[in-house]
Amino acid sequence: MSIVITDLCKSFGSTPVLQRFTWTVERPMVLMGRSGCGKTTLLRILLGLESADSGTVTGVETPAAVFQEDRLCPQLTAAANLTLTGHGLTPQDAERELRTLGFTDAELALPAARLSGGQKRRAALLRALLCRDAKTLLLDEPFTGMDAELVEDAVAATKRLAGERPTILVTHDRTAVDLLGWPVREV
Ligand SMILES: Nc1ncnc2c1ncn2[C@@H]1O[C@H](COP(=O)(O)OP(=O)(O)OP(=O)(O)O)[C@@H](O)[C@H]1O
Repeated sequence: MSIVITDLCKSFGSTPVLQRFTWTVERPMVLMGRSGCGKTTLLRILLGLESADSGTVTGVETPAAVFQEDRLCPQLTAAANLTLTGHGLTPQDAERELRTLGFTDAELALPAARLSGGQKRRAALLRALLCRDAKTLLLDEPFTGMDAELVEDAVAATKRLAGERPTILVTHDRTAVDLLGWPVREV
């Protein structure tokens, strides 16, 4: 199964953002491009959150996403956020994965509302990656707010858990791109 994007066009008012954008994503890939070139807009169209003006998209079945915003349930712990969407994921497994991305006992006990920006981002990334039922992954700037060491751990978790699923990962982080080793598409 692949994500197949054909001749996608999107304008906001008179400003074209995507112009006949065509891309087939058969496995994990990185999407890069200057700020404002339409990367988030593309992912939002793939998720059905925005409509395209023309063109077609197929193959985005049961996606899991890291949105531009973290979208965690603020009153739940990070692990509870993960088990909410990860079918069959035990709280113990969720906590073990969070620990691999640096979560301490104290942080595991906090509601998401009280986590730092980088901690929320790590939880949002693991939530998407641990949706085993998801057939495709759409990850918008998943490493935001992480220092170099954490990016290394987050990249390792991303490679391990994404597997061979068709994945679009948007990032500006060249170090992360080098560590991922995934093919890069420039918009
Ligand atoms: N709902 C909207 N209404 C009007 N303009 C919008 C809307 N959403 C996005 N845009 C514009 O479309 C362009 C592309 O935005 P988008 O967020 O897709 O860029 P991006 O490549 O993800 O940027 P960045 O790398 O900075 O996150 C920008 O100029 C933005 O201002």
